[in-house]
Order: sequence, then C-alpha cells, then structure tokens
Amino acid sequence: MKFSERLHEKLLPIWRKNHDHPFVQEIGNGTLDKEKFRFYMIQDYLYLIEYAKLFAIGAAKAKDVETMGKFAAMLDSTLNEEMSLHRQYGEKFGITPKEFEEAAPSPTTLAYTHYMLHVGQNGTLADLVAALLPCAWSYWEIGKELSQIPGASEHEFYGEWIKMYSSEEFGQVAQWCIDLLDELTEEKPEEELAHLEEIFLNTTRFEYMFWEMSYNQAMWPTDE
Ligand SMILES: Cc1ncc(CN)c(N)n1
Repeated sequence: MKFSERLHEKLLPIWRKNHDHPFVQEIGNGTLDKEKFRFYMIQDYLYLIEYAKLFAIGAAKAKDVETMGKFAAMLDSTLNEEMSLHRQYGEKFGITPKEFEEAAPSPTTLAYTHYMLHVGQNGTLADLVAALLPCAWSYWEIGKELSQIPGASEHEFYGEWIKMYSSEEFGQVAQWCIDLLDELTEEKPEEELAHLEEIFLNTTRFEYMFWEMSYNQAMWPTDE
C-alpha cells in the first residue's frame, strides 16, 4: 500500500469533519457571512506567506534539480496565482496588499505556520512534505466536492474561491506532493512512517482549527 493510501484511510474521519465544517458548507451553498470570509482572507494571506516559505526550504533540501524546480514553481504559483485570488477579494473588501501583509496574525495562524516552518526547517524533506500535504490535498478535495454542488462555482461571490481550489492546476500541485511523499517513503521503516503520519495528522488538525478560527473570527483573548 502506498503511504498516501495509508494516510488517506487513517485520516478520512478528520477530513470529513473539515468538509462538514459550517465555514466550508456555507461557502458551498453561498450563505457564508462575508465578514467571516473577510477575516479568513486576511488570516489566509498571512498563512500563505509563511506556507510559501516551505517551498523555498523544500527547494534547498531537494536532492535533484527537477525537484528543486518543482518547489520553485510551487513557490511562484502560491505567491502569484493563489494569493492573487486573495488580492482580488481584497479589492472587493477594500483591503490593499500592504494592509493584508501588515495585518495581525491570529493565535491559530501563528501556531499553524510556526509548526509547519519548525518541521520544515528542522526535519527531513519527507517531514516537510508531510507537513504541507494536508494543505494542498484537503483544499483540493474540498474544492472538488463544493464544485459538484449545482451553481456553486458560478456563485457571484464564492464561485471564484471554489474554482481556484477545484482547478486542474491546483490539483496537479496536490498530486505532485502526494507522489513525492510516496516516493520518499518507499521502503522506509515503520518508525519513520509513524513519525510522518503524526506530522500529517497535526497539520490536518490545524486545517480544522483554521476553519473554526475563521468561523468564529477568533483573535487573542482581550485584556478586560
Ligand atoms: C489554511 C490553508 N490551508 C491550505 C490552503 C491551500 N493552499 C490555504 N489557502 N489555507
């Protein structure tokens, strides 16, 4: 069994929870409160700045030029394609790119990005890919599922978001990460696989926390 198949089987219940989260469901049926989406966009922009750095670290840790090139391309597409979606929503909300960049990260954004970068900087290339894979894979699954809802991709506000994450190009990035992790884990001892599974599980849980944080627009507790 490929390692990605093992991960998929094991983590399906958490993924189901992610897909069923009201934030995701309400994007799908077009009823999500725009203030919640605005909050999410800002936090997600900050998240993606840090997430993109993982690709740079991946390029530095890669063992061959082809893999380096792939990581470089993913860094570019995150900054210039995925984040341009956020900048377009920013225009609708009256948020400039500079305001996005200068916004304050929430505790969940900080915890999630710091965890990923810690694993990416201190672990192996397989550790890094295990940390970033739930981000690419789960969004692709969510995008595909929401795109099956009649009219969802054409929704006047949330349609663009669904189109981005159900797109062929986004799917190719997720598939490349899946294939790379399978390649890197071939013939690896169980102890190492269990360690990778734990990393994957942790960022999968962070994905859930990110939906939850966005739905509740959760920042730091106030001092009062
Ligand atoms: C929190 C989060 N996770 C994943 C993705 C998809 N790159 C995203 N935009 N935001």
